[in-house]
Amino acid sequence: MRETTLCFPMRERSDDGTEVLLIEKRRGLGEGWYNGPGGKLEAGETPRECAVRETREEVGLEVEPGALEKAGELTFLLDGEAHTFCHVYRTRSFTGEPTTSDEAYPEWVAVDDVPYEQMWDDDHLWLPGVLEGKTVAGEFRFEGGKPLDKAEFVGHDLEWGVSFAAGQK
Ligand SMILES: Nc1ncnc2c1[nH]c(=O)n2[C@H]1C[C@H](O)[C@@H](COP(=O)(O)OP(=O)(O)OP(=O)(O)O)O1
Repeated sequence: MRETTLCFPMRERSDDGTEVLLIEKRRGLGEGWYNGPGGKLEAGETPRECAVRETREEVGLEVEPGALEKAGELTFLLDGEAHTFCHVYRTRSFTGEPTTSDEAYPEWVAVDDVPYEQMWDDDHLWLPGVLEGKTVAGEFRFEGGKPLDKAEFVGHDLEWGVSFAAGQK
């Protein structure tokens, strides 16, 4: 099973609204869809280190590992088998300005205007709560064979208010 991360940088707008930094993926799994910066863990890397690296590589923001707030653990199943385990983080503490990379076009989006119709089919089930500050553990079932982003989303289970202990991955 692949171990991956997603990171959602957030900021307050001057008019009191909140924005989240999304990427439009330019290649790989979920190409053409919006998501947070993220990707697969490299050898010897912790999930936090992966989230920091992927955020730097994909959008050019610098985040301290300790500034990442663990918000979710998501398991994606394909045809009954675990395919991807994803650690989800949010943060309001980062430096730099988002820049386009080979992998991603970054875009600040109002949390009320997240384009769920241009995202993975499961995202509208868990991302709104994560952007509200909740924690979640979820299992999402896909069927139809590889690749995962061409398979059909068929079911899910969610548990909110999960405790991710301080210092945990
Ligand atoms: N179903 C669903 N909803 C939301 N997000 C995701 C999924 N499935 C997923 O795989 N993901 C996330 C998890 C990861 O952050 C990305 C895909 O990562 P990865 O396959 O590593 O992306 P690539 O761009 O191909 O590879 P890297 O080189 O960036 O590691 O989507």
